[in-house]
Amino acid sequence: MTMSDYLTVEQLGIKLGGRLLVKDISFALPRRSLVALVGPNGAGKTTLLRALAGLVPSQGRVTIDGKDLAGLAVRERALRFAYLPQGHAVHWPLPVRDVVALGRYPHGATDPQRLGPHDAATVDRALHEADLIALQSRPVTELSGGERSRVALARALATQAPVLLADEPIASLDPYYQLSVMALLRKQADAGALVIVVTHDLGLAARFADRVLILRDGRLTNSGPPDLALAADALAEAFAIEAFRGAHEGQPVIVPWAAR
Ligand SMILES: Nc1ncnc2c1ncn2[C@@H]1O[C@H](COP(=O)(O)OP(=O)(O)OP(=O)(O)O)[C@@H](O)[C@H]1O
Repeated sequence: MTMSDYLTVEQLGIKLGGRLLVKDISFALPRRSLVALVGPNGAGKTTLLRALAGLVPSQGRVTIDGKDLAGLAVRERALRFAYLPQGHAVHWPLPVRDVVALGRYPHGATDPQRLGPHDAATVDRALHEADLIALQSRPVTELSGGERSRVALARALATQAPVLLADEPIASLDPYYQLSVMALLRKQADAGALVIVVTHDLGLAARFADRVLILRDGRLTNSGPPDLALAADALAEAFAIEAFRGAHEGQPVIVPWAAR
């Protein structure tokens, strides 16, 4: 751990339904960074993110900005962690803008219809960043899956939390929006956030992340810059795949090629 680390996790364990799903995980991450959390299906990525958001109980210690997470009130947590769940669904026909305004809830803006000027401006910015201005009055239930994913992202952005936990935010997006959303997450990181993004897209992880964490069977097996963490032997061990590796514009290119 260094002075610049903002989120620290020490010997984290998560037991649910009598099973130890996440085991003895430790890491320390600074702000101003984009971290890709990857690993096979069922490895525990969502469970780990949910524990960081305080949504499932865990053993071990998590600190944020030097404060023990366990000692933080729910609202304090909600101000520090924006959580974008996997397959986020809203079942009520609320206008897109109102759903995004829910991101201001931890700041005390409990009525999306009566936002103060700062909250309204923040919601506008999040709508703009997620390319939703044209859709802002539409009922969210009438949007496509990809459009709804962007609404969920905008809601998380509207919280303006220092840590953004995003669970597969690009899974249902077309290539244009996959790249746009990863670039937007990169921009959040460059502006000072710690962004942890769960993804199965190793190519985009390599292209955009500062650091990659590989989770396998509930354990952290690799952690480091993308070209090292996603080295050929790591991909073989964690995913049982071979990948094409190259470089473009000075960045690593990884294309999963064959199941072994
Ligand atoms: N509430 C729960 N009770 C018991 N087991 C659970 C619970 N939630 C998840 N699991 C199990 O924990 C394991 C890890 O699940 P998790 O959703 O964290 O994996 P993941 O790495 O996000 O997978 P995927 O890539 O498929 O989304 C799975 O075997 C899952 O069945």
